[in-house]
Amino acid sequence: MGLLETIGGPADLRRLDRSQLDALAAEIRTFLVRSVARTGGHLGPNLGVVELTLALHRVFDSPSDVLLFDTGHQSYVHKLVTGRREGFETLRQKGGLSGYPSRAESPHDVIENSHASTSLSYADGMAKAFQLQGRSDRRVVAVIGDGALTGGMAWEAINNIAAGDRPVVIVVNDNERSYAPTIGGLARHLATLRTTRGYERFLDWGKATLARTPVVGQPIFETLHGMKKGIKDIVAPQGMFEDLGLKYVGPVDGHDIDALEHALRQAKAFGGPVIVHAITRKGNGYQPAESFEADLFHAVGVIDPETGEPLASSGTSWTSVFADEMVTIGASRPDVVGITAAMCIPVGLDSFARAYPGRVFDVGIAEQHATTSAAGMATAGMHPVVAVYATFLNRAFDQVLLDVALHKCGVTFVLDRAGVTGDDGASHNGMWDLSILQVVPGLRLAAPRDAETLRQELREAVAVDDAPTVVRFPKGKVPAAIPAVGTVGGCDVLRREGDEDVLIVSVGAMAGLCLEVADRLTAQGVGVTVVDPRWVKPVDPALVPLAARHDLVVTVEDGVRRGGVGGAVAQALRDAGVLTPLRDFGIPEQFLDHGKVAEVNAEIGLTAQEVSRQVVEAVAKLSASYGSATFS
Ligand SMILES: Cc1ncc(C[n+]2csc(CCOP(=O)(O)OP(=O)(O)O)c2C)c(N)n1
Ligand SMILES: CC(=O)[C@@H](O)[C@H](O)COP(=O)(O)O
Ligand SMILES: [Mg+2]
Repeated sequence: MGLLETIGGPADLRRLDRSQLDALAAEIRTFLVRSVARTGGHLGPNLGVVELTLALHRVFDSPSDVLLFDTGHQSYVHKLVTGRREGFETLRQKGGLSGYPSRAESPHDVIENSHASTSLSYADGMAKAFQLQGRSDRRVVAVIGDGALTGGMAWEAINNIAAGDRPVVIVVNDNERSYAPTIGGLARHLATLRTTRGYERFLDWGKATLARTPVVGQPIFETLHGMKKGIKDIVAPQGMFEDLGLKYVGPVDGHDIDALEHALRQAKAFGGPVIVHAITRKGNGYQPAESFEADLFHAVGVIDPETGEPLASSGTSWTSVFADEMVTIGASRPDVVGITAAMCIPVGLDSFARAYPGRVFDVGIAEQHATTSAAGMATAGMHPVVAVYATFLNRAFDQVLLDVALHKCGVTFVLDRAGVTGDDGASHNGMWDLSILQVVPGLRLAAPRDAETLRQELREAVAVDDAPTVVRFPKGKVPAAIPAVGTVGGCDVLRREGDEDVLIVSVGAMAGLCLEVADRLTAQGVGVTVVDPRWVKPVDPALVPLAARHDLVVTVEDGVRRGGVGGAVAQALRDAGVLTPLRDFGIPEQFLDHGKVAEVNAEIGLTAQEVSRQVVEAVAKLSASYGSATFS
């Protein structure tokens, strides 16, 4: 039996000696590679926090002391040592362990939200609560990556934490990157701290060691000391964090458990707000990750554990179609630039960046800044394309509304991972954009159904220079082409069969499902028209008379029903006095647990079978209530 099998909880860690801890760390790395290779997940980030997590659980007493993991993608080791080694093979599987902390799984887990930069605000809030409750014995420890530290919320929190005297321990997990190397002044400052503070520690060592050999040692030490003084004067006399009022501990080798425990105990004993600066390496200990320069295996699918090679099927992704079309557009539109929030490759802007150096801006994990800086660029004559995952635009709603749309800025937002994304759980589903963006005056929203409509609608979007435009598409492989058989207004007609009984309004990637529903309906003698509006906001006026000619309107969207496209079409019909009944299908107003996309869609009834069943039921009710004149 290995050591990992003997760890039922953090207390078991505290009885291990250094050699056992090193052995345990090695076992955990082997376990993670084997398990995540089968399930997929955030292998690189978790390989980087093995020693850090062990040290945290030895120094602090979770769950009385609260351990918060920012973004939460690096919490696998935490799960392994808090009683979840057994069952870890169910990671990110439906009904199995979440890939992020989960309160339902363990009292050791707090932040379930996978959106970055939230942990320090939680920490500030919890520390204030503990102080009010007289629980000065409870420490709050937030582990935040250097990438997440580029998010604005983190600095709002630091400003508050530094203003108080509460025992908040901020552990900066500094591996110098998000997916790619972390950008900006903060990254530069962390690098300076790594250098000078590390240098200082070296000199302290030198003072102790060399001073014991005065004849040779002293002159060497004097030389080094002179160098240090020089360096110290060049860079900040003390770190930014200390200037803000936080005690700074570090930098500490994030893979040396003794050093980590020493630093964490210092921080714990301090009793006030303190930063521990841990230097780690993403992918540490697994050569395929360490050598995969693009993102050090930040997030992998199913891979060969020996080689790290992906075992998942190939095929053209929505992202790659976007990436290629951007390069085409960029050639004739020198005003078009790309903006990414630390996800240049995942969102498909890397090809554009290579083709047009200097025209892609990585702003860090800072979607709000991405949006308003895009408004600035548009105001100054550029056409920015802000490429983010759909769910991450949620946090920039105010910026879209009042920095972009209010000023009629020509900014294009490309939302990848729209709809159910599955593996990453509730906070990653791109299910809210179709609803929250409905209320943005002047904003135009397109939902392509295949590669060709993505290319067309992207070109149409970047041609708009007086309003925000949005193009949104799902995760994964783009479907085979879905040709139109005609057009009505701006809508593509995808199917027209039999009488005008049911009009199906298909939103974006729901086209395949809608055509399958049409097949099922026509097989039962129900006449069906399927249209794809392409641009779903504003509602295409041609839909109104078309709806008036049908006996039932059905809308299908991969977004939350409340306030979605279905609601907007229903409102347009009401406003026009068209009384055709409408049934809207979409994602329920719920947080959806992780699972494969098909499993989640089946669970929420977003399948051809379920939609058909409900439509046939509605048709039967209408026929019964209006007599057979309907649906003749
Ligand atoms: C608001 C938001 N934007 C983007 C992401 C996508 N994302 C997940 S992890 C990650 C990089 C995080 O870097 P860091 O905080 O340094 O953690 P590391 O992976 O290096 O441990 C990003 C950009 C996110 N989770 N949340
Ligand atoms: C944690 C995070 O936000 C990202 O790493 C996300 O998990 C990546 O999602 P994809 O795998 O869909 O690119
Ligand atoms: Mg990082």
